[in-house]
Amino acid sequence: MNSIVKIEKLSHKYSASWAIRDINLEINQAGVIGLLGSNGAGKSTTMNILCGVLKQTEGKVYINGIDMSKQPQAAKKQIGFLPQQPPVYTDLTVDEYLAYCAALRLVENKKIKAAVEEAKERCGIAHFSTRLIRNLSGGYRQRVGIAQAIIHKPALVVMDEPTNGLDPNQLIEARKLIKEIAQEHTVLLSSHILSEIHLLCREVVMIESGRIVFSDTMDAFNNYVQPSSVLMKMENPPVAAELQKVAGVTRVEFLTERQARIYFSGDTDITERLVSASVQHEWRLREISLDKGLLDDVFKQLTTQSIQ
Ligand SMILES: Nc1ncnc2c1ncn2[C@@H]1O[C@H](COP(=O)(O)OP(=O)(O)OP(=O)(O)O)[C@@H](O)[C@H]1O
Repeated sequence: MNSIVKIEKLSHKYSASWAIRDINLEINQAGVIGLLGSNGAGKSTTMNILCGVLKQTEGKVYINGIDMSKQPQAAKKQIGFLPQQPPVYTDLTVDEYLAYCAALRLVENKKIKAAVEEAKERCGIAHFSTRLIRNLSGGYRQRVGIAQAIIHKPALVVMDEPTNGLDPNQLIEARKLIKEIAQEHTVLLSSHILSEIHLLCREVVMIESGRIVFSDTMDAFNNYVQPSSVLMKMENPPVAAELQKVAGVTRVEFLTERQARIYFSGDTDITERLVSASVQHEWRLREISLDKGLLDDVFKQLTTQSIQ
C-alpha cells in the first residue's frame, strides 16, 4: 500500500541560502501530525512544496504514491490546503464560496451541491449558508477555510498554523473540529507552539534551521523529555535554603508564597526525599508533581541539542 505522504531528501534554496535541507518524512495513517518549529524554521516552505505551490530545488514528494512533480494535478486532488490566512472571498456567501472551491477542486458539477452541504455540516456552518463571509467572526471564517480544504475529500489536509489568532473559545472549537476531521483524513498542521502540538497531535515532526530534529509519536516525545523539576505546594513552606538541603536539589524558585518549583539533577526518587523531608520538618505538603519542564525551555533544549 502507498504511504499517504512520502517526502524524500527534500531541499529548497531561495536565491542564495537553503531554507530546508534533506527532509525525509513518511505518513501512513489518519490522525493529526504536527510540524513544529520556530519562526523561519522551514515549515511553510515544506508545506508549500508538499501542496504543489512551490517547486523544490531537490528531492521528491509523493501523495498517495503519486509523484507531485510528474503528475501535479492528480497529486493535488489528494490534498486540501488551509494557508495561514483562510483564503476566503469575503464578498461571497458561504454557499457561493464553497461551490466555487468545489468546482476549482474538480468536483463533478452534479456532485457540487452535495459536497457543499456535507462540508458545511462537518464544519458546523450549515446555519450560515447564505451569510456573506465578511459578516462572519474570525472563528467561523476559519471553519469556512477548513470546509474548503475538505470539500473534495482529500486524503491529506495541510493546515499552516490553523489556530493562530483565534480567541480562547474559538481555539477550543477549532481544535475539536480539527480532531474530528482527522478521524477520516490525515491532517498535517504546523505550529510554533509546543503546547498546541501537545494537545492536538498523535505524532510530531520538529524542524529547526531547515532540518528535521525529531520525528516520532507524541508518547515517544513525552518519554524523551525527562522531567527536571518538581512542583510542590505546602501550607507551611520553609525558606529556599532548607529545601536546597535535600539531596539532589540544585535550585529552588518560589512561584507563589506556597508553591515552589524545585530543580534537581539525577534520579526521580527526589519526590520521595522531598515528601520525607516535608513530614520531618512539618512543611504540610499539599501537592507534589514531577514537572515536565516549561515546554518552551524543553523545545529550545531539544532543538539546540539536535543541531549540535
Ligand atoms: N520567498 C522567500 N525568499 C527568500 N527567503 C525566503 C522566502 N520564504 C522564506 N524564506 C526564508 O526561508 C526560511 C524558512 O522560511 P519559512 O517561511 O519556510 O519558515 P516557517 O517555519 O514557516 O516560519 P514562519 O512560522 O515564520 O512562517 C527562512 O529563513 C525565511 O527567511
